[in-house]
Amino acid sequence: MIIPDIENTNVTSFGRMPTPVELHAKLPLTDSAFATVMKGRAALRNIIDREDKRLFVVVGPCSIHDPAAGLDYATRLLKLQAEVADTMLLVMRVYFEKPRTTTGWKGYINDPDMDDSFRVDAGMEKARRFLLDVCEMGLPTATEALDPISPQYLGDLIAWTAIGARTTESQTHREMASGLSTPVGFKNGTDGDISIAVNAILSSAHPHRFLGINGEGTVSIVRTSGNAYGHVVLRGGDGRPNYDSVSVAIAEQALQKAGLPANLVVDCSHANSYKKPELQPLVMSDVIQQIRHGNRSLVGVMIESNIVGGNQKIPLDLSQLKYGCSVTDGCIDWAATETMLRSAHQELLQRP
Ligand SMILES: O=C[C@H](O)[C@H](O)COP(=O)(O)O
Ligand SMILES: C=C(OP(=O)(O)O)C(=O)O
Repeated sequence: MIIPDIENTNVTSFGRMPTPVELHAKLPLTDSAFATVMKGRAALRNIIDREDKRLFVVVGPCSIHDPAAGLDYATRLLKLQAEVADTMLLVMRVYFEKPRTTTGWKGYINDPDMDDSFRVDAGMEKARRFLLDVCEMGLPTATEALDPISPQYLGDLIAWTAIGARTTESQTHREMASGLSTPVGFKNGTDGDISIAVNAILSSAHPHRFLGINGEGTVSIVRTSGNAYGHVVLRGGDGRPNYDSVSVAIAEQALQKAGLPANLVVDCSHANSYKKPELQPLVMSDVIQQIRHGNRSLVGVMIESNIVGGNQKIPLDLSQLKYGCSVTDGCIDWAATETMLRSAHQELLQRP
């Protein structure tokens, strides 16, 4: 018996999505991309384990919306990596999924054409193509895992994962993180609360059982073994930064109290720079000074950077889009990025 209007009453349709296996067959992992991902993940684990003294730097656009500009950015970053390789591991921010405070463009996977056509299938394919291109160049990638199904499509091309400020407290995201193949940075909450990130590390280090899909797209009971490489990302909150040495010491104490190793990443953007992208170099410089004065808990930083600084609204006529400029949060431009990373490199050469 079919009872009308009792379920899915607010769902307008279901569209078929290719399975992860189908997309992998179309865009298979290549040998060079495999090598980049494995090397990137190993270097990140070594940094977190203090077997590699370098700082990891997750740097790149707030979001990817134009793959040509994204690859242009990756080419520049790769060149800079060669210059600073003694002191820093550069990992490109390749963010396709944007968590919104209320509404807005939710990223390249959700709406690749930026015209509310929401061609999620095309978006996923374009995202995988872009990640493959970046990895084949030899640059490891970092992303925010927002949709719990996406890692089945893209996870083999990612070296570092963030769980965002809006989802660190979510059980679904902690379960997902427990099965991810990369180190995972949990942001503090938008209100500045770091305890949710500490709890997320504890939760995701444990095995979980939850609903998900497998590569064939079959709804599955996913069983995970737990992720041993969770760490905190300090992003400031409630309008206040938390990258200063006192906030860092408070975060170290919270981790110690929870029996966790003191591994911290500072996001130079968001509330740490009052959402003023041009202040990011000041945050970075403070972090570098803390390290030079002997801090051992700061293992990484995050920077929102693009070819052109600032940001732009998505225009109705997409031909009016400014090349290499963010359509989400504001970024520092490429020249400022180079200056910032070169100066950090010089300072870090003199760390104790
Ligand atoms: O970094 C990205 C944004 O800060 C985040 O997605 C929230 O954006 P919104 O507040 O503009 O929605
Ligand atoms: C959304 C982001 O950050 P947060 O979760 O810290 O707001 C981001 O880095 O794109």
